[in-house]
Amino acid sequence: MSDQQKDMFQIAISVLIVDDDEAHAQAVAESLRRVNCECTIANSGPKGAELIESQQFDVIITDLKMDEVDGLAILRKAKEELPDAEVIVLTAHSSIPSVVTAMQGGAYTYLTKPLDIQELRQSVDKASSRIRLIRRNISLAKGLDERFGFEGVIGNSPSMHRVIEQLKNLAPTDTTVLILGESGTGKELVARAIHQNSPRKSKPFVPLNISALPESILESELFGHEAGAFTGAATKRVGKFEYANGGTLFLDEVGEMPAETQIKLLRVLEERKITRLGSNDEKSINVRLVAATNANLKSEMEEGAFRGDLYYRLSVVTIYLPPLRDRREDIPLLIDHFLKEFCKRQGREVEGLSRAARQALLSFDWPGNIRQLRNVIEGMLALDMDGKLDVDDLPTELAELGGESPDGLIGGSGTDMLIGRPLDEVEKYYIARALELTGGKREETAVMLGMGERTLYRKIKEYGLK
Ligand SMILES: Nc1ncnc2c1ncn2[C@@H]1O[C@H](COP(=O)(O)OP(=O)(O)OP(=O)(O)O)[C@@H](O)[C@H]1O
Repeated sequence: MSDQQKDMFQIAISVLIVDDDEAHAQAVAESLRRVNCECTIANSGPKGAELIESQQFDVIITDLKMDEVDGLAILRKAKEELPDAEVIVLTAHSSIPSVVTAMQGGAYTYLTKPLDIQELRQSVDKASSRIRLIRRNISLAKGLDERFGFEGVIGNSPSMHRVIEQLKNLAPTDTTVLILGESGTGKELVARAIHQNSPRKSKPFVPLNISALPESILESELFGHEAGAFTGAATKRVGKFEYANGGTLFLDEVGEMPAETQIKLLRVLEERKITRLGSNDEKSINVRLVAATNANLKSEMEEGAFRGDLYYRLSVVTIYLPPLRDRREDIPLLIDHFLKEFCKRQGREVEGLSRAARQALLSFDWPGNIRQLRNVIEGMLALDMDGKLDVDDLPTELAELGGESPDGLIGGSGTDMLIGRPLDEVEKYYIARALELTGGKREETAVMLGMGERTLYRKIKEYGLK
């Protein structure tokens, strides 16, 4: 059996067999069931047409010559109702004109009776290869998401597991969500993932960054305006709330919203109606709001800079995205994710990262969070000449962290004080420092230091470290 045929065992294919010769249909079904096909039999044309209307099939095998509804009618029906399915026609003679008509009508291939079982299996195998590929990709992507993330939100740290759990529960609802986190921690990515997993996903996701807009333009961006509503408003404009109707509006940097606009936004959220600037007509809107901020909105509210009533409306559910330095376990996963992304985009292949470069990426503090890590990986690939990403491809502030001195110690400022000290003191210093950086996570510390976990454990005990 060919590799392709073995593949049929892994991803089941649903096949409809339309044939008024009952014994023949059974024989076809039996030989395909042995290669993991799920077979349904229709012993007449009308029954076949009815099944095509009501069920999903990947491949349809139909006899050409049948009373009432013949094979050509089944082919037409299949092309209308199940355009992704492939149709194989069976005929007693390959030369008859209806075979030509069937091929012109979009049949995948034809087989002559009596059937050769190998040929039948091969034809079904080929006809279903596209659909199996799509399924395999979907299940791979799903598997990856389930293990390490949710809709492109990658993370394997306990804090990201909590975030992903939260996302899975709240995405399908209509709840307003407030996402908190430093710049570059993935707030917009998370907002998109919420939208993508909600019943609104076929409607627009509309992002608006409040801080990027001067106060005078913000309200017209949000609510729209009529022609002549203010100087410069020559034509009418539809606002983001209207654009997002049926979908999700993502308001980034919501903490920057001026007080006047805050009142208007609150009213819209309460009444679910908007009025374009310069108009008296109210329009009903159905929008899910997701807001984000890197400010401490709660303390802004307590200080009176942000309205309390609006704060409580926005923060029905709050998601906190921790900075990358507090979830270093996610760094290796993110590195691999971005390497794959950029290699694919740039049509490149790289051997991977050297240990020293990886150590530098693991020890850096990432003030710009995941966006900065992503940019660094992109930059490293752009700089790289030899297909191996090493410290020479790192930006300067990181190269210092990865530069190995002759005795293998991590270089960088502050290390000179260790020169002349006994080696075990130096080792103790570095283990303590690495533990500090990882927040005491041993697995990650071991990776960072390039030593086995058991060795690390022994040394922690030996040096009396916590
Ligand atoms: N968990 C993650 N997994 C994969 N990619 C991520 C993750 N978090 C962020 N990113 C990527 O990092 C970049 C920055 O993310 P995003 O724009 O969502 O951050 P942000 O918090 O909205 O930033 P800002 O506050 O500056 O608007 C994007 O390219 C995003 O795809």
